Amino acid sequence: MRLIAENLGGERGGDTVFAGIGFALEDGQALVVTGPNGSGKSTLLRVIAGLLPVAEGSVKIEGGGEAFPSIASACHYLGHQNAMKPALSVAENLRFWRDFNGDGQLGVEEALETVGLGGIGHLPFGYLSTGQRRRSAIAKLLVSHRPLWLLDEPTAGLDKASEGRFAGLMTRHCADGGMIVAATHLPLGLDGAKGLVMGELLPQQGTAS
Ligand SMILES: Nc1ncnc2c1ncn2[C@@H]1O[C@H](COP(=O)(O)OP(=O)(O)OP(=O)(O)O)[C@@H](O)[C@H]1O
Repeated sequence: MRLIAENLGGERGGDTVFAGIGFALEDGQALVVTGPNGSGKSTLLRVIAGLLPVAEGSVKIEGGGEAFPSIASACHYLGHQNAMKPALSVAENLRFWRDFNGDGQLGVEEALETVGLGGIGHLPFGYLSTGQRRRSAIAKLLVSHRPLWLLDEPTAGLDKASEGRFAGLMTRHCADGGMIVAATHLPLGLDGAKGLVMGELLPQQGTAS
């Protein structure tokens, strides 16, 4: 499977945020997207996920077969918001996402143990600390199998041990043939990842619409 972006452009509020982005990821590869605040990292991830329209160029999956014919069907999108209901328990949230996205390698309890949250599945998500919320959102990646992980500042709010644990999960995902596009201000511990630096278009913002 390949994720291919060609001459990709994205807009926000009618203004060009980025343009001319090109990359190709193969099975097992990761792309780390960096750049200053406002340079368009989150916009790029949302365009790839299909949550925002492509302004120019293209981004597509090739070789996904019947199981993953499109990026939407092939990806997990982990945004700044954790996309979990505060009033539902952590386990109920994860069961919802597993039912919505399909089964994965791990059950809900196993996934929670893998992110260091074993035994707290019964608690309302809204009771959790910031780092615990992020870790339970990361567990969503494990309860359903999606080959492409789109991660927006995935380690924001995590302690050192959790950062290390998540680096191991990302490395294993790639070793199993998965792909990752991650926007970050922090080192992610993804050895051998490709890099993309956003921001060159900042001075031109607003001139393209
Ligand atoms: N809904 C919106 N309408 C108009 N402009 C927006 C909207 N959302 C974001 N923007 C603008 O788009 C630009 C890119 O924002 P984006 O969130 O993609 O940047 P980022 O690189 O992810 O930043 P950060 O490092 O702060 O997370 C910014 O100038 C931002 O103000």
